[in-house]
Amino acid sequence: MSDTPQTPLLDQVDRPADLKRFSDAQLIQLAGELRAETVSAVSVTGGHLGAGLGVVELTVALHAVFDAPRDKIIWDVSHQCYPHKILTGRRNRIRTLRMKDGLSGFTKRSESPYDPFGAAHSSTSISAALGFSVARDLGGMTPEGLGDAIAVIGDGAMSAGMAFEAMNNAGHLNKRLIVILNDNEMSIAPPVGALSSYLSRLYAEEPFQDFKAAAKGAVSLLPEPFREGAKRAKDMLKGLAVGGTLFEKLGFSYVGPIDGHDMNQLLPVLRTVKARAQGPILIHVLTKKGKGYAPAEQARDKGHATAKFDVITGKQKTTPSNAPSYTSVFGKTLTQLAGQDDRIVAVTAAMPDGTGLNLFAERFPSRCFDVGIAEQHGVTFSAALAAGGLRPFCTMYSTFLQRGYDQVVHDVAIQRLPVRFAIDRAGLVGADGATHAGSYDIAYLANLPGFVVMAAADEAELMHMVATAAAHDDSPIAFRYPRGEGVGVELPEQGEVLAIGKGRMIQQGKRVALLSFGTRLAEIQKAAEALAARGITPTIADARFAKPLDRDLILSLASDHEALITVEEGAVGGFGSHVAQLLAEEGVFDTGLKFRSMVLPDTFIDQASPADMYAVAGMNAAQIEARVLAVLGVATIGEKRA
Ligand SMILES: Cc1ncc(C[n+]2csc(CCOP(=O)(O)OP(=O)(O)O)c2C)c(N)n1
Ligand SMILES: CC(=O)[C@@H](O)[C@H](O)COP(=O)(O)O
Ligand SMILES: [Mg+2]
Repeated sequence: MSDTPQTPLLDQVDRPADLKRFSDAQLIQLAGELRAETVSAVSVTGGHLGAGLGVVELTVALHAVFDAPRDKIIWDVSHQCYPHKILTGRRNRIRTLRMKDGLSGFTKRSESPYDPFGAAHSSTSISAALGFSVARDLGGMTPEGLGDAIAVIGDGAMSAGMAFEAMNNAGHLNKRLIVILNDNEMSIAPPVGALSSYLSRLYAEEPFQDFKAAAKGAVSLLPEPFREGAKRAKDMLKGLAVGGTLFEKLGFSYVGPIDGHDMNQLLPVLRTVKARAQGPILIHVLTKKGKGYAPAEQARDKGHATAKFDVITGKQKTTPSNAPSYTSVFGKTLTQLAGQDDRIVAVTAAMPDGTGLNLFAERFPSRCFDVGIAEQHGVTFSAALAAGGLRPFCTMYSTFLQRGYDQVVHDVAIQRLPVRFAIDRAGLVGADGATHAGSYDIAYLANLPGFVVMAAADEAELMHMVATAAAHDDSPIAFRYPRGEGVGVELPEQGEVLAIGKGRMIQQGKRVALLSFGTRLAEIQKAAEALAARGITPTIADARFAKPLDRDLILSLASDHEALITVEEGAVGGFGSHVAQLLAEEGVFDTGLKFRSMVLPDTFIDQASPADMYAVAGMNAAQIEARVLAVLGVATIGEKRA
């Protein structure tokens, strides 16, 4: 052996084509280096670690065998894409992941030609890959060419209806399409559901790959190392009736399961599939989430998401919080109420920890339902729970509830069923960026007849809203609250039931009224302090409800002030629009009221800290102050009139 230190192979990779020069042994070495680089990068940025570590070998193998960007590698959810980013020309920016002006934590078309399809919500990859396959076969083209389409989808993501809709269609169209099922027996939490049990059974019966391929007479599809075993299996299978996997029933050829950390299995299988696949084929790959980094492997969530951390110890660098998170306040309040009312049940779509329902589930396991990544089903299921006399809390992130919108309209609202929607991650969420922003729920719920829509201004208000929702049996009701910690207000023993459609006055002032809906209230109060220094004392009110509106409050604010400004953490079409509609209907604009509505801008805001994202949106304290000054015509140097 030479003593000269060798240049790491990773330093020789600018783009995936560079991998073609490496031997299989070198690819194995490269995978080791890629894993270390991924850990190092995430240690300084924080982010999704475990999923990426689990697909290091798969990422290397895919890029070594296929020809991206001509071939389209589509990562489902794409929280596992960091190793892919490192190999596709973005290593020099990998330590900017999820930061302002940095790399997105997900695949993004505008970021790289190696990201043919953006994602972040789950279970879209097979549909996308099928679309590329059909486009290819119908003569479509992309600037990079158009070859194979490969979807890499996790066992969690595979549980969603959309994945099955896509497989159903793919089996029918029978186009050449490659789906890699990355089965690590984990979602964010341990996966639940019949599909998960089915997948476990699939590989409990080793050597399954031999039996299935043999049963289908597909021995020749298998790479050399498997053929002998397959032949033996075929002999053994003589006379046995083999039903085929679910995937085969849907029209896919099935290969697997194979060890997704063994390049000596991955490379030959992928090469064979590339050379020979004709219709849709599913390769079942077994991996370990967090693979190769002990702190991730040992973590309860297998390192799904992490703060910055020390690489040696794995210890995360979190800042101590001054207040409880909204999520935990919700979880505790609901658990407390459920102790007093056994009709309360809770539904989560694969996010028990993220929504705080883990607390509820510990105490009331039989009343908490993790439906898997299945928001549509979760909503309709909740509707029927309500119809059956229970008090369901359908608990979802604002952004993921979007997927269940037709169910919200058709199954809940039209039937006026009292589903309680607990909507977490309302507003701008930070590092996950535009895909995860909870921007639209106010608009998409408040326009539904009969819906009650609330937003908590602080964590005590959230407690009141949970109690209000629990007590409300007349119609659907929703309350929203943001990601992260509360403002640190004192918490009551119990939430109190609020009067539906009634806001509250925070501060009586003059000339201008600021009407808040949600947690911008704290920024409004900061703005008011700055305004006080200029001799302006605004009136401040917390609307609490976007629907029904507090008409009396709003009309009196309008008649008693020169200007009225609404502020909300949501896109246009929400609270401010409803207030404007009321003012218009009541002829208030004819009286000369200056009305302004501060909403999220008509643009998708990239990842940054929530404060930076709200600065881009123009909704931080200084910007609220500037808006007040402008509407009152108080000249300040360098500021535009509102
Ligand atoms: C529609 C939707 N619902 C929920 C989520 C939140 N989410 C992100 S990753 C994930 C688990 C995915 O599990 P799996 O596909 O098995 O990937 P793994 O992390 O195990 O690699 C969930 C629930 C999401 N991104 N999209
Ligand atoms: C990839 C994904 O969708 C989730 O992991 C999400 O990033 C979780 O967000 P929170 O950190 O806000 O729970
Ligand atoms: Mg998984």
